[in-house]
Amino acid sequence: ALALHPGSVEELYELLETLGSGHFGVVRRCRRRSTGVFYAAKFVKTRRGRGSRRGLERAQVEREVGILRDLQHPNIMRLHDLFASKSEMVLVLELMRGGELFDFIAEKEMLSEEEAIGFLPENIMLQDKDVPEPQIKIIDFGLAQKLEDGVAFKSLCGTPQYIGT
Ligand SMILES: Nc1ncnc2c1ncn2[C@@H]1O[C@H](COP(=O)(O)OP(=O)(O)OP(=O)(O)O)[C@@H](O)[C@H]1O
Repeated sequence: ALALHPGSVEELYELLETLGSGHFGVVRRCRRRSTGVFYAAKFVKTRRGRGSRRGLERAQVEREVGILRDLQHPNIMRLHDLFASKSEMVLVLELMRGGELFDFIAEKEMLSEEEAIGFLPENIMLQDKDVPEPQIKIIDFGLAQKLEDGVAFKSLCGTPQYIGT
């Protein structure tokens, strides 16, 4: 099981440049001080109180993290470490060096950009750059649901633009 570290992320990792940003925070390259290995640190702002508008509900972040923590698959980005303070959670993730699948395919000029936008998921990244067949990994579980054996799952879920009528 992955333990939540009591200290700050900077005690164990050197924080480097920003790799990207999402709706709720930034992702920075980082280096584990003890080993020199590089990772991606994802900072997610969490809501302080019921009234506050900024940040994500803590429980929602914990749900996403819990799902990621239980998954070990060559095509799923690994979660290596986890830190939490009152106002944010920091996920230390496997570093994806190859950029997004979207850009990789767009550069190939095999699909028009419009076609690509129509059906390409944004949450898939390439592990390496400049290799002929890079490994792809799923990086986001914000909408994921955990199914239990023998329990029927009934729910409407997904990104609104992608739900059919
Ligand atoms: N493991 C990683 N390695 C390298 N870059 C990453 C990694 N994870 C995320 N990034 C970069 O950071 C950006 C934001 O990450 P992510 O999509 O996980 O954030 P988010 O807040 O969940 O965004 P959104 O909710 O908008 O999808 C990505 O588009 C990507 O460029």
